[in-house]
Amino acid sequence: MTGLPKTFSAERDLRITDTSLRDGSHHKRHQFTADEVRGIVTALDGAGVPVIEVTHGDGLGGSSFNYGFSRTPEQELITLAAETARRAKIAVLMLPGVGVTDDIVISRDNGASVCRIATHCTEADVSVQHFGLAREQGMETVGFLMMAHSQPPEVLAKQARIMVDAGCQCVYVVDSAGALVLEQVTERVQAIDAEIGGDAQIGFHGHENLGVGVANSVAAARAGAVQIDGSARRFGAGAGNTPVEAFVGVCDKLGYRTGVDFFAIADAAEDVVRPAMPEECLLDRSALMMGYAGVYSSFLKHAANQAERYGVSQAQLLVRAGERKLVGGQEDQLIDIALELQREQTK
Ligand SMILES: C[C@H](O)CC(=O)C(=O)O
Ligand SMILES: [Mn+2]
Repeated sequence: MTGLPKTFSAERDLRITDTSLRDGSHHKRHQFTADEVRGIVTALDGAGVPVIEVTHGDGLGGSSFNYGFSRTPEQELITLAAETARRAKIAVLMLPGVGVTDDIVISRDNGASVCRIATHCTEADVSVQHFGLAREQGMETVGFLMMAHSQPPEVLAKQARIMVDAGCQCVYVVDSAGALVLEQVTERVQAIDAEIGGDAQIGFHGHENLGVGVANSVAAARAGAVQIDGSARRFGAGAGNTPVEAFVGVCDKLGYRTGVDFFAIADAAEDVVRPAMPEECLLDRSALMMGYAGVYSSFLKHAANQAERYGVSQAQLLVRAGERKLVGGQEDQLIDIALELQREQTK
């Protein structure tokens, strides 16, 4: 760590990205309408949120039998978001292999200017060509090291170096399972900082499965992260993401400048985002199991489907998914676990 605190820019200490229109897509089973996207972008942009992510929950190209079909094609929503936002940048997420490189170019043509490439946190090498292409397209780049709880800080740091060498301008510690707790975030951000230093920024993406999304985000900021994700009203997978409105309030009190107006974002969360949610994101038993056992938050709805279909406990299913150390893309193994639980029940 250097002695001076890091800041995102001269104007703001931290830059917030709202992910309700991408991570919230999991909770909404990818059923966003054009009107909802227009309304949410207008409200978030009006509150001063500088970056708004819009994509299928599983990233570009995610609309599929495996992950769930989008109600509205994501490129239509990206175009609409870019046309609607007056100040905010529109970000897209892509997981190499779920989306393809053409999806990046199309998103850029439709008005997205931030390209976030996500890989499991040991697989950064699959992102190399995507960072190169996004930079060639003139996009700002962010790298997502997903399921960051599952690897020690030094492993994450090496993976961050791969992304940065490929053209990534900010590497995120992504707590996909909401399993990290305070110092575990600090250690990971510090290790990445020690590896990449001034070569790129560091970010943090939290989930609320253990109820510490805001605290973890503060820990990340104190350790040197300057980009922080959250979702208005926690609208995200699992128990949802770090609530942006609470995080902005906490930042105001701690003296971190985010450029987001607390009262306007509180109104946006309550009056615009909440009505678009099918229900609140709950910190219930299943979400708790995900945080405790380290399960990818977007498995929640898939686990609910399989638990209902095979008549087994969703919470037990999720605990076993944690024991098997499943990663994103292995959603179909939830069926295998459900069958295993069903066999055990009928013995
Ligand atoms: C595709 C995932 O939903 C990305 C993400 O938000 C996470 O890992 O958390
Ligand atoms: Mn997430």
